[in-house]
Amino acid sequence: MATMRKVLPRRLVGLASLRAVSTSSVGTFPKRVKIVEVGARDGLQNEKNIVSTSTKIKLIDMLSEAGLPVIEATSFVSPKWVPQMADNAEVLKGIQKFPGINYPVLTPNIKGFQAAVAAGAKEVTVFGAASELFTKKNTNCSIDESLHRSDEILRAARAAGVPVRGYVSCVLGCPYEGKISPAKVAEVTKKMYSMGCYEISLGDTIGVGTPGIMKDMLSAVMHEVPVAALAVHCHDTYGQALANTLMALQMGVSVVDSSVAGLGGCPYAQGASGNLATEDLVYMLSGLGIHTGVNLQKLLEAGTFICQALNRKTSSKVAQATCKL
Ligand SMILES: CC(C)(COP(=O)([O-])OP(=O)([O-])OC[C@H]1O[C@@H](n2cnc3c(N)ncnc32)[C@H](O)[C@@H]1OP(=O)([O-])[O-])[C@@H](O)C(=O)NCCC(=O)NCCSC(=O)C[C@@](C)(O)CC(=O)[O-]
Repeated sequence: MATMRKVLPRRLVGLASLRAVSTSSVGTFPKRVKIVEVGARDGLQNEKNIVSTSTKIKLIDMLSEAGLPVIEATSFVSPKWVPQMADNAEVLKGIQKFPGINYPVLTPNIKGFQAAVAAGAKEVTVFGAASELFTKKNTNCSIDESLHRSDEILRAARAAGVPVRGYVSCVLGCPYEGKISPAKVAEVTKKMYSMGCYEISLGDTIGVGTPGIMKDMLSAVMHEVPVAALAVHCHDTYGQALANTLMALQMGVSVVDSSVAGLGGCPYAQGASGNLATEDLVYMLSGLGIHTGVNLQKLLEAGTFICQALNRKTSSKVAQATCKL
């Protein structure tokens, strides 16, 4: 019943979450977690209506104010494929660059890499998948060809002194192929790591995974790639993102992607919905006593801003709970 619902005032959010649980009772976790905020890219690439450049810039500036250490700013992909990211250079040039914060951008090929660097990118991200059909739908090529494109970017990036992050999509399931074997995920991740990606984010692109599947997949990948070089990127389509992330943390992963207000989805992954909401991730980590450096209050304000701009409801449970005052 609505009247019985316990609502936490926003100013109490931090304290309440710190009281929530003692870490000693739930296992071993990293002391510190790096959050990679992907809302401005993963979130806004999927919006039906084109979001204005000034709104994107304001969102990223608010996320910087909230203390997110990494904010994926945009993507330098083909505007014919993803028109929502066509203003990539304007966004990257327009945002305030806070000292100590990285603003990586997605690059699918050498053309995108060159455009990104020309616009001032100091870090880029390459992306591939553990599914042939998804790779074809998303980037119009095979897995091998996609790795070849990434390798070309990595060589150019090395020469230019630009660090490269990687994504492997469909690690817990594919909208076109269904089940994906952990061995295939491990194979593609190992190749990206060997090519020089300093960190590889494992994406449950359509949010179908459950913690047991996450555990099996990570076990296979961790045989090939050090856990310190792995991140997880969970979509919340089936409400499993926080549970899957918790499993990854228990296995030693200390880098987690998430999206303010739970924005997100991939235009080339049918059924993909939003990412794990950053607000919910920060709340959980805070409750576990894990340091993130993120100011939850300011993060909530960024979430409110973008939801008002998009005229949509937040998918963050924490934002929903604290907004009901
Ligand atoms: C890879 C391509 C370009 C191949 O697309 P294509 O059509 O095969 O490429 P092409 O080389 O034939 O080029 C076609 C046109 O695009 C132009 N072009 C070519 N490259 C670029 C570029 N970089 N920037 C700007 N323009 C570009 C190129 O110049 C040409 O222009 P035209 O001659 O027709 O005027 C295309 O498939 C593409 O852009 N795909 C990106 C799709 C995408 O962004 N998907 C979402 C990101 S992945 C994701 O969300 C998952 C993730 C990362 O979040 C993790 C998870 O959840 O799992």
